[in-house]
Amino acid sequence: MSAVVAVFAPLDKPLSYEVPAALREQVAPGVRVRVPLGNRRALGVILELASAGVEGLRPVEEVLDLQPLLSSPMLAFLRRAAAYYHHPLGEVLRAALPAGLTAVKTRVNIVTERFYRAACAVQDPPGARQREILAWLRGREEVPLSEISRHFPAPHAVLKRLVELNLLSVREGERRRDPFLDQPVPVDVRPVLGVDQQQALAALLDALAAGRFAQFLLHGVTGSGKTEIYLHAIAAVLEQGRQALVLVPEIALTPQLVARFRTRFQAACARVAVLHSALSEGERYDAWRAIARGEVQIVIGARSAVFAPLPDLGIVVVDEEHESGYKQSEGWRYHARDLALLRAQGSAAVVVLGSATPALTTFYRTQAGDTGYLSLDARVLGRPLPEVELVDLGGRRLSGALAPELMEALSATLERKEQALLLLNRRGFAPYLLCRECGATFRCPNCEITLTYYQSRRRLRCHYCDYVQRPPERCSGCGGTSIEPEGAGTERLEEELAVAFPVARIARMDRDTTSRKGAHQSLVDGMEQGAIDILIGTQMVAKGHDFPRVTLVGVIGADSSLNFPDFRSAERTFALLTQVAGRAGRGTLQGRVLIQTYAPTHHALACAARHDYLGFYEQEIAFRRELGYPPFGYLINLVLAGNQPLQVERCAAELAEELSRKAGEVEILGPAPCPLARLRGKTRYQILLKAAARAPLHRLLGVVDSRRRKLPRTLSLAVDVDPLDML
Ligand SMILES: Nc1ncnc2c1ncn2[C@@H]1O[C@H](COP(=O)(O)OP(=O)(O)OP(=O)(O)O)[C@@H](O)[C@H]1O
Ligand SMILES: [Zn+2]
Repeated sequence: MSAVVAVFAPLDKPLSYEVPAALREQVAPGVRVRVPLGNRRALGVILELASAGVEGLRPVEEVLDLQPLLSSPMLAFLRRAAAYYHHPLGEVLRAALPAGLTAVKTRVNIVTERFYRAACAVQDPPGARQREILAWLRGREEVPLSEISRHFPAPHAVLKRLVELNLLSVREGERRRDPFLDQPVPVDVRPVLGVDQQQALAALLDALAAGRFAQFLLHGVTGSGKTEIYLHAIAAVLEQGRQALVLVPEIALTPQLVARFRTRFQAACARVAVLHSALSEGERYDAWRAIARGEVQIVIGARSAVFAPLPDLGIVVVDEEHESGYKQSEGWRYHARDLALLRAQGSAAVVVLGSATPALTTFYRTQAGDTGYLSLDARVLGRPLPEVELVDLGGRRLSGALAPELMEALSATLERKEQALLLLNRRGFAPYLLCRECGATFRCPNCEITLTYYQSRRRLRCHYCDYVQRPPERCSGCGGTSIEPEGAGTERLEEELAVAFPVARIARMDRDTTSRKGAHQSLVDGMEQGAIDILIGTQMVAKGHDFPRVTLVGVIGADSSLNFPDFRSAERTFALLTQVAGRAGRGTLQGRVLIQTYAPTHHALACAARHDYLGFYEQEIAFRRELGYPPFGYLINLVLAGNQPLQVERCAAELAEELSRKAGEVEILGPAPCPLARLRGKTRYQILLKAAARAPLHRLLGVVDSRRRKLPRTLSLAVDVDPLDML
């Protein structure tokens, strides 16, 4: 008997091993095995078994699972995913499984503790203290003993009794650090759905009742109540006894959404698992097993949650489907939205892609009829969209970062005791230091990029590799001493505003102020409780927040993202502006948006100001059609990187030449240095493959696969199928 094994290693194909007689009862597709690989040991997953023996195979050494870890639909899904992305299957499986299951070493010891959860029973226990503790637990998810003891001294006897009465369940588990668990659950408001919400929901319910794969775009303007539709559709899925998967671009930035799900489904006793990066290896493993056993009804998580092993997946929601956070940027460069579609096909599930600014490629599919189109074109309760004004900076010199119009609007907002959000998509004090005498800037020694200046800590820092240095006293080029910060980042803006509005309570939200645990949450709380008047931030402030008292949104430097060397820069700018504008006037108060720009006539700005997605789409799609960019063509980007610049350049040239000889209908652009030609000390070259159909591209990648084996060890070659950014 032999087994075909996908080994967790960068190999082009699965390997065959002999199954010794002693292990025959234990092997099955989907179980992990330990096998020899060269002169070491590796783990892998059995894909297939064959009864006929083959001469000369090395033996499987150990079988590690009693039952298959990956069901056959999951295995089929991952095989299709590996083929689509031209990524080694073993590496794909490694990415899909929790880390503790793919390393040869066994996992570390974990501190455990008891967890209590109120059972679904309605009767009350006899004792007053029993009732008190039970009532408290009923308003929460699973709570660890340490937490209960903080609120109720010496609760052990009472807890024990409640467990005996079957009013509580208890389990021994690893100590949780789930930041979402400690949060008090908000009150569940269940608004009556508006007419267009009902229509959209009805289409989803029909598709769910049919029990077949179907995909929908839920295109709803900001504040139109998309989340409410997800909640209703998921309730229907749970009633069918199936499970739901909810993908969000970044879980740490989504506390409000998670809280809404928890509250809504608590009454139904549905278990909601949140997969986030703060989970330890052990916690992730426990969550994974519970999901695989069907004990969890709803999984919420960022892109890697697309691999959560829900056994009977009924619906996948991809919220903010246009977000680039769904694309993995290193290693296996998958896109979670696209994988969600692939996965749903195999599980006869319904996919809902939600956005106020759908990706152009997604919207195009609705026009072609491949994707159902559900639209919510007004805000809930007939609330108006905010008024957007473009502040043309052309030919003007500002004394600070803010134009007088925006300053005035800010003070009016403060006077009315309302809140303002300001977007400046750049952190730090200034994007660079400039020598006034010779014009030199200070660059990272490892990357092709200027160092960001932080005034508060007197440091220069690289945002790509985290290189840090003190700001120089003199210019290394000319010896001059007038070195000054150029341009503004959020830190500088905060300082400027503190001077202009000394009594206002100003806070800043960016990667620097939210890296500490709980910091993002406390900014959200501050906004909700009215403890902050002006919130300044990078694109983080544009994402998903629902702060009803925000009536002014200001955008500073809206054009910077237009200048990126990327055909998607207009699409990104339009989405960012529309999303941030959508944070204004979500409550009962009318909102206003001011956008400072040097390019007021650019369609990304003009259309965002009119809330005109269709207008933007039509202009942009014409441009894509002309140049053969997605959705009219398909791209694969090859990135070669290495420490020796000449070697990288030569290998890139050789590869491009070999590809050109076999190109057929595929257009080959490059090789050229990447826009970030040096990153973390490595020189980078790219070759872009472009074609009107996918098949010839995939055929041509055969060349890359065989070439990859011959590359010198000092070089890496990344294959990026459907690249999103090509920096
Ligand atoms: N039919 C309704 N009637 C009243 N309020 C509603 C209704 N539907 C949703 N809401 C409320 O409106 C607010 C905005 O809804 P929601 O967050 O779902 O919008 P969204 O479309 O997801 O917004 P965005 O894309 O801007 O984040 C929420 O506070 C929600 O509770
Ligand atoms: Zn760097």
